[in-house]
Amino acid sequence: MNLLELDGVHVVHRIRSARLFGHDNVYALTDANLVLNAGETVGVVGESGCGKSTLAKVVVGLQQPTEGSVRYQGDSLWDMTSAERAAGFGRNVGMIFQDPATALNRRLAVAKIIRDPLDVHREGTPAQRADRVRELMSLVGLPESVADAVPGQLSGGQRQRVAIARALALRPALLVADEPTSALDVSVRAQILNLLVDLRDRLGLAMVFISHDIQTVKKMSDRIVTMYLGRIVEEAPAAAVPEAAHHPYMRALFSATPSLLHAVEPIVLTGPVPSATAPPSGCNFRTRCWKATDECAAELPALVDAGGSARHTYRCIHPEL
Ligand SMILES: Nc1ncnc2c1ncn2[C@@H]1O[C@H](COP(=O)(O)OP(=O)(O)OP(=O)(O)O)[C@@H](O)[C@H]1O
Repeated sequence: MNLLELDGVHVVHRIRSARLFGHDNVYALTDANLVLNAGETVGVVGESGCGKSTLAKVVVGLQQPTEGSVRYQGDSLWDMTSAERAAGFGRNVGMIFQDPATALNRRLAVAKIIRDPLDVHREGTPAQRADRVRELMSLVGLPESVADAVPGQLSGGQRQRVAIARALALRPALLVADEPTSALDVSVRAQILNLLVDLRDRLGLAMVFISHDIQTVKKMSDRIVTMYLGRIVEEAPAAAVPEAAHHPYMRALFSATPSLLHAVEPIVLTGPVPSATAPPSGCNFRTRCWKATDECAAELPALVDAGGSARHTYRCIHPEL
């Protein structure tokens, strides 16, 4: 059984219109399908505003889909009561946010922050919780001396270690990391990434890893999901990209990564990303695609299975081959 399965998930936000009256729909996530197995890492890439964080929030149950289903170990998340969701699913997923400075309560001591999920879920006795906090601090490389410090007294890297310890407190099976290093100094990014990889491998975690850093996503992931304007346009085995990426957008995104330049011809995208309130018809990338034809505007390209043993699908009628 799959650990997690998203089936036809849409998230639409209703916002006040820039016009004098009325509302607009923001199509943050459109028809997302995703399968995650135990121990597997799926990387998510795409430009700012393409729906990566929305996808992450759906995966951890922080965002209810407008349409579609999210199943955890076969059970539909949004058919459960909120208490069932918190007790069953809630303890099995952990999330790490981009900026630990805002994700952690500034007034609480480190030990209390890490213990909080254990308190909420009434895990063990107070002594057992204190032991678990010490264990978690050691797991993420935090010295015991910072147990009584508040986040403001820590470095950015240490704060992210606190966030990781808190996310792991309930021994989740799945960790979602949304740009976990982009708010950190370049000098500590590698340390935090290495820690995440080490913990993932040691604890056998499944992971959804979101980053603008394509080279890192390629290194960390089994599969890579590329998003454009709320849609997953391609899902490919990490080892096969960029060479075997079929969707022009995925090719373009990867071709802009200097360390991968030898692998594909550089492609420069022109024109603005259309608004998420009025995505283009058919293939929503067509307004920036150098291969677009009238056909691309007519209807959404069908999902194509690229073949091979690993899961590899894309939506394009003029794929790069
Ligand atoms: N609560 C909300 N209300 C209205 N619109 C929203 C809301 N949350 C997200 N959006 C919109 O949905 C779209 C997807 O946003 P999302 O944050 O998921 O993108 P992202 O790829 O994570 O971007 P970034 O890389 O900048 O974090 C964007 O157009 C965003 O403005």
